[in-house]
Amino acid sequence: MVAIQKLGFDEVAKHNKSNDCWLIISGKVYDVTSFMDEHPGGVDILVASTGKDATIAFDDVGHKDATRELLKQYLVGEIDETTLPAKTDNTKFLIKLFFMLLLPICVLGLAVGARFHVNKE
Ligand code: HEM
Repeated sequence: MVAIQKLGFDEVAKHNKSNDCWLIISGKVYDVTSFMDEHPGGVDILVASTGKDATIAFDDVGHKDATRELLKQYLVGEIDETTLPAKTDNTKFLIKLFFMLLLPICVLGLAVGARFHVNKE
């Protein structure tokens, strides 16, 4: 079996033109330069999908299963995941926000509760 080469994000991101277009999809890197003019979705959308992880964009379009097969012939390597720019993790942000709001509410609740307790005595 031939080992598949690992490519760094910066190297892959350089191929960002209609005559030199590499895409990152599901951890793999594809050189789709020769396919550009045939793409039913157009050239511009492919160029706009360079320099980033295009997995979600590719999946969102609902490409057919046969298209995934088509991809194989354009494979040039796999992306070194450690070189990918960090994505903003929405879940982590929401958890943080939740606790940031929850904490003052708890403190306020305790303060009101303590006051109520003191007044009763
Ligand atoms: C390696 C990359 C890609 C290949 C080989 C490819 C190939 C294809 C093929 C064969 C079709 C028609 C059949 C189908 O829907 O599955 C298609 C349609 C389409 N593709 Fe891609 N695609 C690629 C990447 C992308 C990306 C990254 C986007 C968008 C961000 C995109 C957007 C679209 C759109 C919008 C259509 C629908 C066009 C229409 O029906 O009017 N494609 N693509």
